[in-house]
Amino acid sequence: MTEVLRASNVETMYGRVMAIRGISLTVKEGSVVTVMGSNGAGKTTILKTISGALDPFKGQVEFEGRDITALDPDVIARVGIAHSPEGREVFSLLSVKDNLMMGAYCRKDRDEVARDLEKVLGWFPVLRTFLEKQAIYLSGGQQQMLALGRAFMQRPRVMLLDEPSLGLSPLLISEIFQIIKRINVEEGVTMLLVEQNASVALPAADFGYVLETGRIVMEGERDVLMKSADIREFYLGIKAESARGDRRWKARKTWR
Ligand SMILES: Nc1ncnc2c1ncn2[C@@H]1O[C@H](COP(=O)(O)OP(=O)(O)OP(=O)(O)O)[C@@H](O)[C@H]1O
Repeated sequence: MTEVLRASNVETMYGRVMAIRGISLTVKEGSVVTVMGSNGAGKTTILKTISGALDPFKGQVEFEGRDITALDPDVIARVGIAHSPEGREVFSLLSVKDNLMMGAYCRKDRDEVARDLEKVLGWFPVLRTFLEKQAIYLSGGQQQMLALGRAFMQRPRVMLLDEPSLGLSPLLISEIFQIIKRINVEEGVTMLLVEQNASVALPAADFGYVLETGRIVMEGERDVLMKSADIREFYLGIKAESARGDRRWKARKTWR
């Protein structure tokens, strides 16, 4: 698999606060890569730095071998990267249909756009019932579907997904992750998915990174990470039987 996205030694600051510190990651074409980390670890900052919403203080972002570091967000969108933001960030006063069409604003292939709209409404039938209604009337889960659908309408090569599971019920999370996997497999869209919820993100991914206070502290293929005792205990919540007894978890972490 060829590499489609690469971040090398990226550091991004908010004023004097360094939110991510020397982040390097690669995403292979056709894969789903997840960055897992707790609240405030820097997940959103990584995605915003890739999509051009934030300029890094240091480091480089490459898309298909082209340096896209600190280009304007609309240029990065046009090269083929779509950002589905956290908190859904839909245009609440626009209709559901207009929100979806905003995703396709720089496309000229009208017939394909119409077909893609049908595809999105097929994946998320509930959106069809609200098509002409303002997005403000959607529930959190429906807004998340709309944000994903809007990102797909851009017909990107890579989708950046910011916590699609946030605030959703287990049933909705499972529905949304099934669609994410379909977009990946059936539409060939590469995914970079950041999540606090490792138990949904890791099984859906091919490769994972663990982020702690702005640094990557662990990385590996999904199956390797799923077997890691630390990942199982601290991210997947599966408690291992320990002959050493209940020592404090920080003392037993092995990824630092
Ligand atoms: N606009 C901002 N100004 C100052 N500091 C910020 C700003 N946005 C984020 N930060 C800080 O940068 C760090 C990383 O934040 P970021 O939002 O990337 O984390 P996250 O892993 O996405 O967290 P969450 O899961 O809560 O969204 C945090 O310490 C946060 O407080």
